[in-house]
Amino acid sequence: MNAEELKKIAAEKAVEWIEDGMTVGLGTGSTAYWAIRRIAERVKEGLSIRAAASSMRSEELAREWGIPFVSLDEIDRIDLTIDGADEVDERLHLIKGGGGALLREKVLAAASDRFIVIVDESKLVPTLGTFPLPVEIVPFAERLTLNRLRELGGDPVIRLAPDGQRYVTDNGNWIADCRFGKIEDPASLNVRLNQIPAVVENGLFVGMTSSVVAARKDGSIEVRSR
Ligand SMILES: O=C(CO)[C@H](O)[C@H](O)COP(=O)(O)O
Repeated sequence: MNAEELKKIAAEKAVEWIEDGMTVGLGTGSTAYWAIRRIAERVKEGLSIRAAASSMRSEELAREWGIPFVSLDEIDRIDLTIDGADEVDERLHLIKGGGGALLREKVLAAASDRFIVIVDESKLVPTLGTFPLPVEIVPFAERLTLNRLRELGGDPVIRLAPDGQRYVTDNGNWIADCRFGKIEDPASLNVRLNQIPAVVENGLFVGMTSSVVAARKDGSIEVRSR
């Protein structure tokens, strides 16, 4: 199976866990896209849910495809969120934010009773850190902030949009993609990064994952749960 088919079958497996009456969190990215699409099909078939989104793009998809939508200001908890990831380690810690939505994704994950991660097997790694870690920073004192990220060993590069301008997140911030090498202690790095005043959030999701649904190249699905 090709990568797109693997994303689709992982997403569709996770969507089976959605039940009537749930408040569902919608992730962001090319794998989450397939989950949103399948949720929309199930809504057309009669599933009764409401959904909150982790990005403007996912909100647009939900509205376009007729998924009943709620803003985060209208709810206290999310039953189940389904989202992709850039890397998943053996303890189910994640790097996220390749699509730039890490802050809202972390807000949803933290508010969710179950946080389900959908990936193809290429995202499974023994140790995080091959994928550059996205760090969302405010557009103020860039030089000082990048210096602080360098002091932590991050080798930061400001992300650019296709037009060559700085990539701007849904929250009006910038992303510094940081190469730390192998991240042996993601919990500690997560805390140290978020202690930098101009860092809004970073893409390390430590201890947040309930289950990972991984699609293998042969089309089989592996579910790992904490
Ligand atoms: O964290 C994310 C967006 O901020 C995505 O979930 C992550 O980048 C994976 O994306 P894709 O499913 O397109 O590979």
